[in-house]
Amino acid sequence: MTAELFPVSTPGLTQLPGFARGEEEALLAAVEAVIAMAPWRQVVTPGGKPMSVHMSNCGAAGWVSDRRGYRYSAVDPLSERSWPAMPGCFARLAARAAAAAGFAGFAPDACLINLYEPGARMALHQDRDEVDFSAPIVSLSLGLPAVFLWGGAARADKAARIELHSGDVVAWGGAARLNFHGVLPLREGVHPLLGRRRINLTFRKAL
Ligand SMILES: O=C(O)CCC(=O)C(=O)O
Ligand SMILES: [Fe+2]
Repeated sequence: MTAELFPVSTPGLTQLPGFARGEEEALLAAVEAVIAMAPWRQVVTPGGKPMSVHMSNCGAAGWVSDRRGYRYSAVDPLSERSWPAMPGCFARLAARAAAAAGFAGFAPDACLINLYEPGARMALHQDRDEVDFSAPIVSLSLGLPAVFLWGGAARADKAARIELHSGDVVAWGGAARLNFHGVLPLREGVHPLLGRRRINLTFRKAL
């Protein structure tokens, strides 16, 4: 299968299929270096339910969730130290992808790293814990394919199903910045580089 290296649009969402293909090994090595400092953890929702996705962060701010709510924190609650710095290859990729999607000058200060194993999912939600919604969200997929749900401004709006493969990037912003989105339960499979895993990097301007 060949990559389609041009943007595809679903209303409000820019898809950049294969945008990071060829960089997956370097990106994965950078993920592993972050995880060595800020290990995967399973957070609980404010309601007390553990999320099926395991998470970590890098950058000036990291997204955290616990009984007190969802928020960004400059420190990793596990280590009580700053999150690992954002690797240069992450920041460069995010800025290049944002520019390709029409959002020039994107400088993310937060990268949420999500780990999905078969069965893990992310329910429909909005990314709304950031201070400023003028910056886009840039989201990179590595490893096993997943079905991304791209909804609308209201939770009940019908969501499009978009299959995301390793190296694909999607970005949204502007009028679609607060659109609902999610990920269906990951199907069983084995990826040549990541094995039974999907890793998603979500780049944001949080502060
Ligand atoms: O894993 C994905 O593709 C989406 C992740 C996401 O929406 C989030 O972390 O807020
Ligand atoms: Fe999200």
